[in-house]
Order: sequence, then C-alpha cells, then structure tokens
Amino acid sequence: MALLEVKNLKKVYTTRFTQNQVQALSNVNFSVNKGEYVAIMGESGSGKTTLLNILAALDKPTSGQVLLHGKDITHISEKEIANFRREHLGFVFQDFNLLDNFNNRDNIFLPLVLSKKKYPEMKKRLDPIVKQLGIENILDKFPYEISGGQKQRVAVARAIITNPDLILADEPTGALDSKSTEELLHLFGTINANQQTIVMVTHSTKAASHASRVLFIKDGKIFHEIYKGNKNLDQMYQCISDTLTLLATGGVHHE
Ligand SMILES: Nc1ncnc2c1ncn2[C@@H]1O[C@H](COP(=O)(O)OP(=O)(O)OP(=O)(O)O)[C@@H](O)[C@H]1O
Repeated sequence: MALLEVKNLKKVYTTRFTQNQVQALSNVNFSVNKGEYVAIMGESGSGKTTLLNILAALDKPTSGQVLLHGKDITHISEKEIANFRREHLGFVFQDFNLLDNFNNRDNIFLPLVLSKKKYPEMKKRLDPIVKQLGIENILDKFPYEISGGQKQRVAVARAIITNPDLILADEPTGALDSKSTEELLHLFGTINANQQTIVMVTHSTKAASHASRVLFIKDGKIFHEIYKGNKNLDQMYQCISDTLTLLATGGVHHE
C-alpha cells in the first residue's frame, strides 16, 4: 500500500474582498511509496504551496482525500491535528523556522519535548543524528550564531528526530549558497537512502534532479512526472529543464 495517497484533490479559494473563486487545485491524483523522494515543481501560482499546505494538514481541501497509511488526514479534528503533525510529519522550510531563544540542541529536542519524551530517550535519538549531520560542535550555540547551511542542518535534525513517516520540505535550498545547497542535497540523499520518505517543493532544477521522481504542476493539475530510474544527475537535470521549458511555453505534454 502507498504511504501517501492523494485522491481527486480540489481546492477553491474565495477571495476576501471580491468573493471571486480561484481554483488552485483541480483533480490532483498521485501516490508516494515509503522510501520515495518526490520533488514537486511548477511555475509561480501553479498550486504547489496549496498542495503542500494540505499535505501538512495546515489547510483543508475543498474536496478529495489525502490518505497517510490509509487514514484520511483531511478529516482529523482541530484538537488532534497538532499531535498528528508532530507524530507523523517532519518539516523543513526555506527560512529554517528555528527559535532564536533556544540553543540548537533545544530546537532539535522541541518536537520530542512537546511529545513528552523523557530526556534519556531524547538523548539516545539525538546522538546518532548529530553525528550523521556533522553538527556536534554547534549544539550549544544559538541559531543566530551559525550559518544558513548549519541552520538548515539543525532544522533537518529537528525534522528527523521524531522518525516521521514523511518529511515535507518547502524550498529547502531556497536560502542557501551553492556549497550549502550541495551539502543539504547530499544530506537529503543520505536520509532518503535510510528509507526516509521525502516530498519537496522546489523551484531549483538542481535540487529536483536529486529526487527519485519529479511531479510537475500546471494550473492546479499534475502536468507530467519524471522518474529518475537509471538516469544520472546530469541526465535528470536535462529532462527536468526540458519539461520546465515545455511548461513555460504552454506546451501540451504527450506521453
Ligand atoms: N488564500 C488565498 N486566497 C485566494 N487565492 C489564493 C490564496 N492562496 C493562493 N491563492 C491562489 O491560488 C493559486 C495557487 O497558489 P499557490 O500559492 O499554491 O501557488 P505556488 O505554486 O505555490 O506559487 P509560488 O511558487 O509563487 O509560491 C494562485 O492563483 C494564487 O493566487
């Protein structure tokens, strides 16, 4: 069974002042298996953020279903939703979303503290992760004392420490320089090789070429998908670029 199933997803926004209807997603269908690394691409306004917000249970669709392990997350009550997110999802954002009043260790511990885990359990989980991410020597520092690349590593540690079913990443390389981007993509590759499922929204062809599959959204619909298969990074990059050109020129994709 797929880990994540998105079925006939539709989202219509009603604008606040003019009451106009905007169809942000129409009939989106796809599924993600455990251990997959899926990138979602599309032009500005195509519906990526809307989709990610619904997958993150931050917003409700107008109709359709999002099943995680077969459970429809669009019907979780407001009371349960924070717990659900903490237990099942990990988040990595473009702007890191770390708390400046907490040192990096406590930022990483935060989801476990909120889940009322005991300190020995938290420490047991932290040790291998900080080693893997190479952030042992910055744990006592505060987010404002470290670089963007290091902040994103702390954010990744916070995302994976709960062993989430799914990591949702929103433009994770958007604020990073090229060296930190390389490091983060390498890191995502490593955690994905450990069977961590990742769904990442990105504008970066380079970032997307590391994924095992790329979904392209156009006008709120899935326009095309590319599987990495045996392609190397350069071939994947080229395939993605070609599809983006097709998208931008308004082309219709033919299988
Ligand atoms: N709260 C809202 N109210 C009304 N319309 C909205 C709202 N949020 C998004 N939209 C519209 O829905 C469509 C999809 O927007 P969305 O933010 O999902 O696109 P996106 O692909 O994430 O864009 P970007 O890459 O620029 O972030 C757009 O036409 C946008 O103007």
